[in-house]
Amino acid sequence: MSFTENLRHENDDLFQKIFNHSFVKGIGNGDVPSEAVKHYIKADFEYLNSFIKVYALAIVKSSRRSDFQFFNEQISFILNDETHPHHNFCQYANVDYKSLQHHPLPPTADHYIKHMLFHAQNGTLAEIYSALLPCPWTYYEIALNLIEHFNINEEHPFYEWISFYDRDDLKDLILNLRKRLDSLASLANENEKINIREAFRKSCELELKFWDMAYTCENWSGSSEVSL
Ligand SMILES: Cc1ncc(C[n+]2csc(CCO)c2C)c(N)n1
Repeated sequence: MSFTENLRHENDDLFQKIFNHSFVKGIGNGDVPSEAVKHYIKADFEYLNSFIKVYALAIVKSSRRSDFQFFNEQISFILNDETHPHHNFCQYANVDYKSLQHHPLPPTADHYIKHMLFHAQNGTLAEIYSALLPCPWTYYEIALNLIEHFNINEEHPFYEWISFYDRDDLKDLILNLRKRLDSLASLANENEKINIREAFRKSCELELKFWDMAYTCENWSGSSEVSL
């Protein structure tokens, strides 16, 4: 078993919890409370902004042109393509996208992005790859799972969201990330490997909690719009 196959295997409990989460099943049923969808977009817009910064920090830690190119492509992907699933959610919730932008991150999204920035700033390149891999990996498998268990056709309210994540270039992205992480992990010592595995598991856990945060409209207890 490769290093990343093993990561997927040892975190299968969290992947299954994600597939069974009420928000994710609601996407399959075409029925998610609009407030939860809006809460998700508000947090995800800012999450993606921070994700771009993680890629930028990964460039600083890289020394190969192929790594520069890869992270550069991913920044463009987030800026230009990751807006499509948000538009699908906005259409469903009947809300203007602009009104959901530039809101402070709720606690879980704040935790998730600080976890990624921690590894981006303090960790090795392998740790960064590992912290960011669950993001595309869980979404790709969510899409596969929904297609397998629900009747998804062009009339489905989340057809665009699901089709966006069930795409070959996302599968290629995951394979690329895995190949690079497998190769970096083969050079890592045992202590580094522990950090890499921990970064991956925490990101899986925070992916699960991100769905929960949206579904329960989680917020800071003092105010819903704390200025941070
Ligand atoms: C919380 C959260 N996790 C994953 C994604 C999906 N996603 C975000 S960036 C990206 C491409 C990575 O280069 C993918 C697949 C999301 N939108 N929000």
